[in-house]
Amino acid sequence: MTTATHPRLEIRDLVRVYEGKTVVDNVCLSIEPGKVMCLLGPSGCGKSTTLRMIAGVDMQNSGSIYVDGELVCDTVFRVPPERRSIGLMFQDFALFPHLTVGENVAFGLKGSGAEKKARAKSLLDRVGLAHFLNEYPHHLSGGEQQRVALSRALAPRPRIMLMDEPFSGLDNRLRDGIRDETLDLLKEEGASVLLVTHEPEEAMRMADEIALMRDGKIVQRGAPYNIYNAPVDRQAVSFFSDVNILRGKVQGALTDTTFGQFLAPGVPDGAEVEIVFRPQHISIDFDRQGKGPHPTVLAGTPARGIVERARFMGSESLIEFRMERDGQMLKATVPNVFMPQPGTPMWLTVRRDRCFIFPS
Ligand SMILES: Nc1ncnc2c1ncn2[C@@H]1O[C@H](COP(=O)(O)OP(=O)(O)OP(=O)(O)O)[C@@H](O)[C@H]1O
Repeated sequence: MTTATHPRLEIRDLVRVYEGKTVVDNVCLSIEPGKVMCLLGPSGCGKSTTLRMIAGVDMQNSGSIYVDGELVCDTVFRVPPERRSIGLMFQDFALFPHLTVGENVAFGLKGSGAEKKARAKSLLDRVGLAHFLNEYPHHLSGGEQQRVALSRALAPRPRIMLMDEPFSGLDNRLRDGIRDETLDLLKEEGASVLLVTHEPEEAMRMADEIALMRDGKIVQRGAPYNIYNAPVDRQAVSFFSDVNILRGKVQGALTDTTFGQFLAPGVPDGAEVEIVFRPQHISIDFDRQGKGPHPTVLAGTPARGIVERARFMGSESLIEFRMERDGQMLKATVPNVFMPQPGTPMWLTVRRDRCFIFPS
């Protein structure tokens, strides 16, 4: 029975094995109506395979898929792809070259010719392409083709949209604008969206919720803010940005580092830990005759490093330091232009509230 309490899409314990290799490993996900979930992970981790099983063009070895609480597919029962109320959009847009833009958008629609034309026209109006109604796809730019593909996928009012790297074929300069427009249209149409991407910024920009995938498994799920600020392990931190890692041994729930002692509660004596932090969470101070800033609770103990290299990156500068105590290299970023000479001694402090401690 369908009730409002069911997620729009739910997949339970989905497994896919190819040639003896488990490429999707007990994946569970659920998406609420009108929400955008981004399935984020490196190339080859099993994202597209998951999408294909939900679309019904590939078959799982075990596990089940539900739409609005109704079983769509398990290992014995299977609703065909065209009856799942799922819209699909891929990286290459896959427009039909021999159909006009209007015919492409109307392609999957039911009803009279006039009704189909009206729906196609209203969507093309919405994306600012109504004047291309009778043109053929090859006359359109990449960005325009993307909007036609989106209109075509949304035309039958699918309950769920599956999008596989839908922006990766686009020019960098266009991409941000098109992402925002796409998100606006998806929200207006009210479809629940599962968007596959390997780009963290894209997931952060588009998602209500991110599901982080690695080696066939979902390793973490949460709002973009939580995934970024409460990562589950070191790989989850480094997937989103450059990181610095300090390594230490725990003694009495404390570990000693270049930046003083860090608490490692619950970690047994002798265990190795990694303290992971992003380059933007290092603060830099000038050396005043061998002295640096005073230690504070938030920033901990300062440590001296020697500038090895400084590079201007556009909106920020990246400075690499060799730490005096142990020779370890650390990266720091600061806004705007800051280009200290190699060999300059400087004092670094780390935002302790932005450090993550994981077992090695
Ligand atoms: N039809 C197939 N036969 C055999 N192996 C496959 C098949 N399809 C995918 N694989 C393998 O399954 C693994 C997951 O592939 P998948 O395309 O799902 O990953 P992905 O995360 O979407 O990566 P990408 O972003 O590169 O497409 C890969 O190792 C791939 O080689």
